[in-house]
Amino acid sequence: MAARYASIGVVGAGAWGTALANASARAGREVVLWGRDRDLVAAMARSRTNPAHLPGVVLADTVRPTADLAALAGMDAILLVVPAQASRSVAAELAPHLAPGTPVVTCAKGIERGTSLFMTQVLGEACPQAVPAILSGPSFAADVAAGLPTAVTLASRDPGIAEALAAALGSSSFRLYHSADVRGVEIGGAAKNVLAIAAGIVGGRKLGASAGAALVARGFAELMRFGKAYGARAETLTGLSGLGDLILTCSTAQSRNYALGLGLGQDEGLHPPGKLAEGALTASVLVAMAQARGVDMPIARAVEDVLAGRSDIEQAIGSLLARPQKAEA
Ligand SMILES: NC(=O)C1=CN([C@@H]2O[C@H](COP(=O)(O)OP(=O)(O)OC[C@H]3O[C@@H](n4cnc5c(N)ncnc54)[C@H](OP(=O)(O)O)[C@@H]3O)[C@@H](O)[C@H]2O)C=CC1
Ligand SMILES: O=C(CO)COP(=O)(O)O
Repeated sequence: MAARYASIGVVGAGAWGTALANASARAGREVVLWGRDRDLVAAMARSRTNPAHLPGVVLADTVRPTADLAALAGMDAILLVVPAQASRSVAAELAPHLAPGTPVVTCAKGIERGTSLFMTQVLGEACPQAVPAILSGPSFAADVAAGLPTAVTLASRDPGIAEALAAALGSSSFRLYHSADVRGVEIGGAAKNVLAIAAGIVGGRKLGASAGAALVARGFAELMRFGKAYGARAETLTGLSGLGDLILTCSTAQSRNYALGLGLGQDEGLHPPGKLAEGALTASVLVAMAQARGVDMPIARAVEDVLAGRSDIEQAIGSLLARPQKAEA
């Protein structure tokens, strides 16, 4: 019997899309990898690498790069791997090429600005005939592409689809847990990026490992409060896509969000320029959504105040430390 989801279309030939294309190929899938930049796609087909976004990684033999979205027609499932704020427009362009009921797995970590919608909600609007799902967890593209052991969560409201997709994409080095808690998975990925900027600031300011650990623990308390207010399950928030990814992204400058905070902490401004740091785009909408449900998120708010130029780093740190004493919750 043919494997379920034998063919996978990957939409977005950035670092994560390229890594996931290779991971899917390693899992035995036939893969079509779409990128919007025709020149880059031609270079990828020629060199079998992605020099723009994942240099040094060789594309698996069964990955076929294309700049034509129509090449994704008939794919058994799609991974949507463009930045969160581009997901609506790309999903809408993709929609006419999809058969009804095709699973589309968003792999972006963010919340849409302007609408305050989570990624699967955006998919539901832009691509209504698809079955939305989400993949998220502690996983740097370079690690996954290198075949280093990685574990993530794949969630769909249809548990059978989540389980079958997890089975189709998994390999000995890329382990997928399945879940029906879509909201929990998307909240963890979006919120941890904002908190990672704060962790980078702590690192850049050389506030010490103790402050770094306190930041992760109190940041996680914020993530939990937000998650509960928006319908996430606690076990998802304490799992790979919540706590797991928070720990990863708050630990190393390999994270672009942490690196952005590091630059801010060292008074270098928004550095490095041109790199996608989703947390910088999510911060304002996350804070507004927290406020709308009465959720206290002082660290996320401090990050947003710094990014918006409402306070400098010293003021932000000072205001966090000057908060009234309270019970740990
Ligand atoms: N990198 C990682 O380790 C991980 C990333 N993620 C998430 O994956 C998502 C993508 O990140 P990543 O791949 O790293 O980002 P990159 O910056 O490496 O790549 C982004 C890709 O999206 C494309 N793109 C950007 N805007 C548009 C648009 N409007 N229409 C079509 N394509 C567009 C870019 O095309 P072009 O080259 O033409 O600019 C590029 O191919 C983010 O939400 C990120 O948080 C999740 C887990 C791990
Ligand atoms: O989400 C990631 C790892 O899980 C990647 O983090 P950055 O986007 O901060 O690089």
